[in-house]
Amino acid sequence: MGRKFVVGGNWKMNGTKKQVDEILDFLKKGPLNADTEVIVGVPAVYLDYVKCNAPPGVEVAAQNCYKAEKGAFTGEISALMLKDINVGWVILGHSERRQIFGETDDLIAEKVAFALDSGLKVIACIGETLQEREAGKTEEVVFRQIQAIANKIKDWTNVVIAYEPVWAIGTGKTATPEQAQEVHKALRGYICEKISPSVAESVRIQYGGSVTGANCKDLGAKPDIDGFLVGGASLKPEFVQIVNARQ
Ligand SMILES: O=C(CO)COP(=O)(O)O
Repeated sequence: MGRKFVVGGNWKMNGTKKQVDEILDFLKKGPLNADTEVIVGVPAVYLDYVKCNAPPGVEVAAQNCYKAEKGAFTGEISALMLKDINVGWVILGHSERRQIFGETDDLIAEKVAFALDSGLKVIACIGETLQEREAGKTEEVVFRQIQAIANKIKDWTNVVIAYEPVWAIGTGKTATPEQAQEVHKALRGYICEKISPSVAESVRIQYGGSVTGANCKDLGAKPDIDGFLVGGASLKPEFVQIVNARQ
């Protein structure tokens, strides 16, 4: 299996300059497994600072960007601006963007397509709510979310998918390795059938939702889990352990 393990830290709307420096300190201290790709998702105001001060090998992602180059979109940032400060990645479609800010499957797919066309790499997030899971709709929901993106893009080389069940985000309620593996495997099956077998083989699917130093090894041992997208624990030194989950 040739997929490189990829661990992202999504800081969300957290951090002061002091905290950012503390995070950079533990990233510098590491040691971080050189076989794992590490990406930190930073609030927009700190992107330039973190880009300039992150240790070698730690890549930087924005947590959102709009689907236009520039213009009258007050409060938004563009892919071009991210490129301008050498930020290479963007997280799109996070469940908090979907739920709190009303982003739809279609808007997210347009953003993914625009970011890729602009030369950014994308972590595209999908995942079901508790209500959807309890109604037996997990696969239906994540397939729909993936298909919306597939309708708008052709090349998946620069896309990482993050499966983040909404009920596991920030709740301390992690999906079991078996639950996560089941969805990751189903996603790969769907991609194989509806997109292509080679994309199914090569695309990396991260798990996100209450990943910690304590549970990362068991999750990371599953064959279809290619890394993590970490919220709360990415603000703490424990993040180093998560980066090193698969040795
Ligand atoms: O939303 C997440 C990462 O994008 C997960 O957040 P937590 O790790 O805090 O549950």
